[in-house]
Amino acid sequence: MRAAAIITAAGSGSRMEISTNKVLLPFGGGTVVEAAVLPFANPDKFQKIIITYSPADKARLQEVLKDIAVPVQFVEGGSTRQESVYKGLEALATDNPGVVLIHDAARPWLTEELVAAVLEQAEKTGSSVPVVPSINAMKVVDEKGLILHHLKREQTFSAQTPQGFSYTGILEAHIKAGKENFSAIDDTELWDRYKGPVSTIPGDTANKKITYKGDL
Ligand SMILES: C[C@](O)(CO)[C@H](O)COP(=O)(O)O
Repeated sequence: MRAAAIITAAGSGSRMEISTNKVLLPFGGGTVVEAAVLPFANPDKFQKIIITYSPADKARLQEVLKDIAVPVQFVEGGSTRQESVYKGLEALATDNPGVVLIHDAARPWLTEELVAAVLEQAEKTGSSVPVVPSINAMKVVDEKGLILHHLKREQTFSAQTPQGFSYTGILEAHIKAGKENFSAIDDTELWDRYKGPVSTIPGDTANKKITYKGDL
C-alpha cells in the first residue's frame, strides 16, 4: 500500500521576523517549500501529498507546487501545527493510506534517502522519527530562569521530520488529544501518549529547520 505525506506550510514564521511566509523564500533555484516537498514526489511510494496552508499563501503555494509528480491537495491549516496536521489527516480519510509521513515545509534539506528510511521503519513498527544527538548540554530551566535539571547528553536528541506513523494510529491519537484538549509539541508526543513508544532512526544533521533569519 502506498503512503501519503502531510507537509505543514501554514506557520506564521513569526520568529523569522519577515512578512513573507519563510517557506516561500527562494531556495536552490526554487523555493523552500518545493525543496521540502520534492523528496516525496515519487508516485511508486506516495499516493498523495497534503499541503496545509494559511489563506494568504494559498495561490502562491499552488503555483510553485503545480508540477509535482504526485497528486497534491491543499488543506487550510489551523491555528496550531497540531490542528493543521489533524486537518490534513482528516482530508486523507477516503485515501486511507497505510502510513503517513508528516514533514515541516521549513526543512528543505531533506533527502530521498531519509524519506525512505522513515517510511521503512514506520511500515515495520507503526511509528518512526529521525533523531540526531544533541551537540549542546541540555538543561531544564524554570520560569525564573534557573536550571532545574541537567540532562544526560547521551540521552538527549533533537527530533526531526518527516515523522512517520500508521495512518489509523496517528489519526486516533489526534482525535483523543482533541477530546482531552491536549496540545503536543509534535506528533511523536501524541503517539507516545496514546499509542506507545516511538521508534527512532538516525536522522541527518543536514536536515535542519529554518526558524530564524540566519538559518537560511
Ligand atoms: C516537528 C518539529 O520539527 C520537531 O523538531 C518541530 O517541533 C516543529 O517546530 P515548529 O516550531 O512548529 O516549526
